[in-house]
Amino acid sequence: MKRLDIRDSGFEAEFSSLLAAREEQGQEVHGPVASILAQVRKDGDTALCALTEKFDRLPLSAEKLAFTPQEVEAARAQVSPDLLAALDVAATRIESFHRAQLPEGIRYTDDAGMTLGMRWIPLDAVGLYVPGGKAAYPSSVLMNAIPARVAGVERLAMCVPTPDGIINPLVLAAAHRAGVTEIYRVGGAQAVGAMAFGTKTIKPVDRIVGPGNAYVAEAKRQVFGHVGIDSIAGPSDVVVIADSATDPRLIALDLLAQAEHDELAQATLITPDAAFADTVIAAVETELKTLTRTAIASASWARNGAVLIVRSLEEAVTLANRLAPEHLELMVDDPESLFAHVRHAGAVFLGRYCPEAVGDYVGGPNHVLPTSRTARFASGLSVFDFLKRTTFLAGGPDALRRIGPAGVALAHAEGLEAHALSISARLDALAKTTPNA
Ligand SMILES: NC(=O)c1ccc[n+]([C@@H]2O[C@H](COP(=O)([O-])OP(=O)(O)OC[C@H]3O[C@@H](n4cnc5c(N)ncnc54)[C@H](O)[C@@H]3O)[C@@H](O)[C@H]2O)c1
Ligand SMILES: N[C@H](CO)Cc1c[nH]c[nH+]1
Ligand SMILES: [Zn+2]
Repeated sequence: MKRLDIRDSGFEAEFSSLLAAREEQGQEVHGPVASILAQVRKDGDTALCALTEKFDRLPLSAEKLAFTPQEVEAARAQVSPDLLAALDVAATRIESFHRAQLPEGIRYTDDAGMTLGMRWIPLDAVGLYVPGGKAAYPSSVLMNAIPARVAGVERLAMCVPTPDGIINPLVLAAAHRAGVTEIYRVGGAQAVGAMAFGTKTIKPVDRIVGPGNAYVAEAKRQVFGHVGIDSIAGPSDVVVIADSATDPRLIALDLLAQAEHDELAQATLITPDAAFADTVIAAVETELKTLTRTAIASASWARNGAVLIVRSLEEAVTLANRLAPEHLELMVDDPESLFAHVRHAGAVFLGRYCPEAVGDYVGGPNHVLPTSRTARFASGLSVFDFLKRTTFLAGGPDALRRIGPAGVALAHAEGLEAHALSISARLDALAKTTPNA
């Protein structure tokens, strides 16, 4: 863990190395991922089975790649009614937030007489990656699948790793709740490769979405162009801005809620109060002793944890914008006034009673968010990831007479004779048939 004070002379250099470390996550897996993708592309199901045995310790044949409806039903039957009810609370809230996102198309007739517009059309087939190496993520099933369903995507194919052949039944119950019926027990880069290139069993999709570890994030990066992807949602990160009026234990728990995801996860506190910073650091050490996932959380905190002491809350926001975190918590008296200055964050949590973990499960907005500082240019998963835009233009003779000549002039200027003729030949025909009409 790094404890840095902005008043110290070495701060800027240390902070720059923090920024660089965030972007470097996963770069070292570029080669192994390229090789896995090449194997899947060449050997299809055979490669999938071999790689699943290698990385998830699950011997598999092609016939067993997909979960059967009976397996899904049996898993659902194992889940307690209370847990199914909690899943339903989450699913209902996620659905209503994403339904509110559905955009209207555009259609209008302009003063030249042209009707112009834009239609939103759902993608045909989408691949949903649900992580499952170090933890099971039923919540990520809902976050992936519900927006896709709301957008109107017809085919949803879901891949989830089952380390040692074990699947958390709630993952399959969540898939059932979200209406996903095509589910494969494959994870990592090989799952991304299968959904991108297709195999005998897994038909290719048009876009792959969802979070995952460094291998998954890198695989999505490498198949981009062949298929679409949402954003890079790799190892999680959080920045918490807190003042000394906040309970230090709660801040420690918020930091650890991110650290327990992955050794590569990053948790950062920014505060104007040095004594408070030290109390939080002590609270993190205390809480680490009691967590079930101590090994992962300790490694993340030791390797990537950071506590930054600043002169003011405004300065805290400036640093947070430079970090462009996946999650930003504003644990202060007046979060709205700070929020006004936030420019780069995947999702922002305002107020002491709105921790990031609420957003992970039951808030409503998506928890699949841009990591590794990509919040500078990317956004969290939404219905827009499952829709595309088609523009349209409709016009008759009058409109062509009004705007055609400018098009002809520009086509000549570009030296594109057929373009010019395509318009001018129509103008000539109009002049002959309906002179001055
Ligand atoms: N940003 C988000 O929205 C979000 C949401 C949930 C989880 N997450 C992140 O997702 C990640 C989940 O990671 P996970 O590991 O638990 O599950 P995962 O499903 O992402 O990865 C497991 C797979 O990684 C592959 N793998 C592991 N070691 C490998 C190796 N040495 N070589 C090649 N492939 C290997 C295996 O194929 C395995 O099936 C965490 O980093 C967590 O922070 C992010
Ligand atoms: N914090 C993760 C990335 O947004 C999402 C998650 C799922 N379950 C728990 N947390
Ligand atoms: Zn989380």
